[in-house]
Amino acid sequence: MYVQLYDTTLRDGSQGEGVNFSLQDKLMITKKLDEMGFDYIEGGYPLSNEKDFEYFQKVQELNLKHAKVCAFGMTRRRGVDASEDVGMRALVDSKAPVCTVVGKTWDLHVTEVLRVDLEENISMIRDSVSYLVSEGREVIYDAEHFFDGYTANPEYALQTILAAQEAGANLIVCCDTNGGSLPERLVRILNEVRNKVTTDLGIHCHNDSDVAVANSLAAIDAGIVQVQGTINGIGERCGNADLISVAANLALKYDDHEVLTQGNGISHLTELSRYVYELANMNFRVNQAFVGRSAFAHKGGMHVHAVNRIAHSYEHIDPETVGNERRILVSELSGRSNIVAMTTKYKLDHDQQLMTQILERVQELENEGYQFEAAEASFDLLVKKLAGTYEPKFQRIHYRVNVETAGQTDPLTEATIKLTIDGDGPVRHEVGEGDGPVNALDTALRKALLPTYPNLKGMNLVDYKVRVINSTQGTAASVRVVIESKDENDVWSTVGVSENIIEASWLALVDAIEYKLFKDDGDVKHSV
Ligand SMILES: CC(=O)SCCNC(=O)CCNC(=O)[C@H](O)C(C)(C)COP(=O)(O)OP(=O)(O)OC[C@H]1O[C@@H](n2cnc3c(N)ncnc32)[C@H](O)[C@@H]1OP(=O)(O)O
Ligand SMILES: CC(=O)C(=O)O
Repeated sequence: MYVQLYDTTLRDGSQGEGVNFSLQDKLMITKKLDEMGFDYIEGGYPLSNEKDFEYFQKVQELNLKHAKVCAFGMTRRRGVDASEDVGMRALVDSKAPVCTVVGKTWDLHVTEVLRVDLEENISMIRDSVSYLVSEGREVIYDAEHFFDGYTANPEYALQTILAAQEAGANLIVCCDTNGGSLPERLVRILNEVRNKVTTDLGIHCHNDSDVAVANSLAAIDAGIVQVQGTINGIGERCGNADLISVAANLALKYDDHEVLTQGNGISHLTELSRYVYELANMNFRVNQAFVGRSAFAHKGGMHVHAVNRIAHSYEHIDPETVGNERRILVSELSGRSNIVAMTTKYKLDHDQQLMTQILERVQELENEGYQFEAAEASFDLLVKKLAGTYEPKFQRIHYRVNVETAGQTDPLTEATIKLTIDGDGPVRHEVGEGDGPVNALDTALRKALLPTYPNLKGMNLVDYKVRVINSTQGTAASVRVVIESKDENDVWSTVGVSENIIEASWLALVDAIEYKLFKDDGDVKHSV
């Protein structure tokens, strides 16, 4: 059976705290979802604001291949003719081929929130749906608070959706608006309802009980034809059902269900997830099922040992089927298998003694506060050092960092560096200024190294993180600095640990620069 996916990232997703898509973001996401084969895209609420109204004008120029664009709104206001209601007019004026109308199911909401009588609410539903049908639109009726309403007053809840059915709704969507339902209740109610309505049913779950995806899958087993949700599960409060997980589960775990067959869907889910995070200006959730960076990251030594032999021994699917990748991490929890996996590219695995030596050194350093799983470039340099193939690219004689405050101006930071490139060679002595100590050190170091290593011009620091790793010791505690660097081809991370934040930064900085130079010489192989 084909299951329709209805994406409401641009409407319900926008109701998530901190989410605000620009008009351009909305159009770009629409295009992406269409390419992936999503069936319905709820673009926004045209009555709500100018941006959403304009979206529906602009989206007509996109020439979508498959997806139908839906405009969202509520039933007509109390006591107003549907044809004169501003919300109804906004839906019609949006020119969207599909209108999705939300109406009240729960008698509590009708009498205490809307403050209309039960009959008027039924009329509001019937009038709104039939008006939009008469305007030639496909109408999806979202029955808000369906499961809570049905539990409180099943007869009335049923009357509301029968009104939508009689008025010509194409689909009735049962919404778990407060996200409080568990699968057992949801399926029981859907089974009861399915015997009493002839219109196709859909499901719209919120994640307040952390089971929105499980509820959506259970609803499919109970015969619904459409799942509504958002990319990455963003949305009001705890969010909506994550369509990434819904789609991946349906495509990969069921023999008799299909999704996203009209596009390049499943194998691009990881890319889609990250695209939406980027446009929403949100951090990726590393442990997100299927598409997170850690979704197939193996850390425990016993796991890595098994994965090296049979990948699926610790993986529920092949990561590539959703566009993700397997990663092996090194840490104090590693066994020799992790080290073997991480050094395969250097073909050192025949040297069991070296493997053990690397493992012991990683464990020692992690005990001091290093963390190699986020600094694979420093790990590669460590391997080189222990394998005896490391020749330093320069030797530090000393550095000095000065921070000066004068009057009301911002502090001035200056770093001086003294080094030699090859031991006996001439001493280079350079000064650099910067916004802070690390920036000043980086500037001075580059000045000293650039005449010999001009390729450092193409390298930049892109991120700098500091963490206190033994906070019980106050200012004497160690700090861990992780630096992310990039050039035109790669991004890599390095780590330094010291009781002195400048020295920790220096160690991470030196690793970053040496890694770049070894990489360009082909002496380390980039795989981060
Ligand atoms: C479950 C959901 O996610 S539904 C979607 C929720 N999304 C949003 O609210 C985001 C967009 N909303 C908005 O931009 C605004 O709330 C608007 C434009 C829709 C309405 O704004 P306002 O007219 O200022 O009303 P306000 O938001 O304060 O209150 C909602 C009004 O709609 C009424 N209303 C709520 N649901 C319905 C409904 N299903 N049918 C008819 N009227 C409804 C309420 O009774 C209230 O009207 P009242 O003050 O006359 O009692
Ligand atoms: C329609 C909707 O967003 C809800 O009921 O949650």
